[in-house]
Amino acid sequence: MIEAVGLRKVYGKKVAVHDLSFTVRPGIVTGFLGPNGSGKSTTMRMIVGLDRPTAGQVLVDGRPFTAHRAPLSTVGALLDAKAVHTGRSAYKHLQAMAATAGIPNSRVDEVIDLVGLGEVARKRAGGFSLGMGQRLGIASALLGDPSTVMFDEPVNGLDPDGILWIRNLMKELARQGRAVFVSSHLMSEMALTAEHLVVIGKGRLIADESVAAFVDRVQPRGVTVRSPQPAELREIVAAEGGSLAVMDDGSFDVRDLSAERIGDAAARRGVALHELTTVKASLEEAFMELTANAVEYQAQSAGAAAVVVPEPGVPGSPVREEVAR
Ligand SMILES: Nc1ncnc2c1ncn2[C@@H]1O[C@H](COP(=O)(O)OP(=O)(O)OP(=O)(O)O)[C@@H](O)[C@H]1O
Repeated sequence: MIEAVGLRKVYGKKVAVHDLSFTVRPGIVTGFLGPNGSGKSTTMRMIVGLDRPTAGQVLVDGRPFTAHRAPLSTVGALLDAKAVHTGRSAYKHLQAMAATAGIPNSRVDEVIDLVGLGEVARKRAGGFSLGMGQRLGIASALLGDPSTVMFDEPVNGLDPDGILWIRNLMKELARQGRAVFVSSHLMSEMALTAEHLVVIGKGRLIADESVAAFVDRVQPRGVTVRSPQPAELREIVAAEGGSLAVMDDGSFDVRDLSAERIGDAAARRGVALHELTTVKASLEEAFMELTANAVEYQAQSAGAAAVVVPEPGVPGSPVREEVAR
């Protein structure tokens, strides 16, 4: 478990982390999100004592990380996957780490099996692919059987198999009761992996809540409606002041009206509805909206990536039909 209380880090004149408080609980995967330069790596380094907070503190299982007698059993961290001694084999690397920490060699064999490096464990780690290096970094992090694991951008540069493997591993580590804290800028990946989110922008806390609660903070994208009485549905949407687009599959994408309002109006007029679904924002859309003012380094064409413009004639792209209000 990680508890940050009033954490602050100043580099010269730059305040990298401002008064940050959050908790990473055991048994779930907590995603750590923030635009580039928002202070994620700085925060992670402070958690494992690689950076000293300017103010505030961060505790792991109730104590500062550096006060733990068996640090490898407290936090297993993958902060820089490339930071492995390249001349040694994976086995020798893990054996050296284990020897320093008083961990038996049998655990080295266990973690090698766990990360699937059995066949290459005696080869020089310098010749490893990115995915193999990542597995070795994870094996090192798990060597001490830690109660908390922390991974900084673990799926960066991995192929789909590697990404799937890491996703399942995170979930399994959480299921075993560990606190799992993972940073990523890949929102779709986080939506599939994390249950809880800590979101920061310019070093300040934006959210410490479930993925569902975070997504619910932004307006739903619209309501999908299916009806065998399309003409009547158009009239209802017009009368209630909404707008409507016909989708390729024959459903309607209704905007500016809640599902309740559409359903109630349809019921009053005796119009049958076969589907009435509120379309929530994706995690990516919620993130873009809620961190819009907290982007440290914006591209020249700022915002361009956030806006999806429907293209006429493109399959799946709605043709919006504004209904008179
Ligand atoms: N050693 C340092 N000296 C000076 N400034 C630093 C140092 N480390 C980080 N910073 C600054 O602190 C801010 C936060 O950086 P940090 O690397 O923690 O962000 P991040 O969220 O991990 O970013 P990214 O997603 O790009 O890795 C940035 O403005 C960065 O330039």
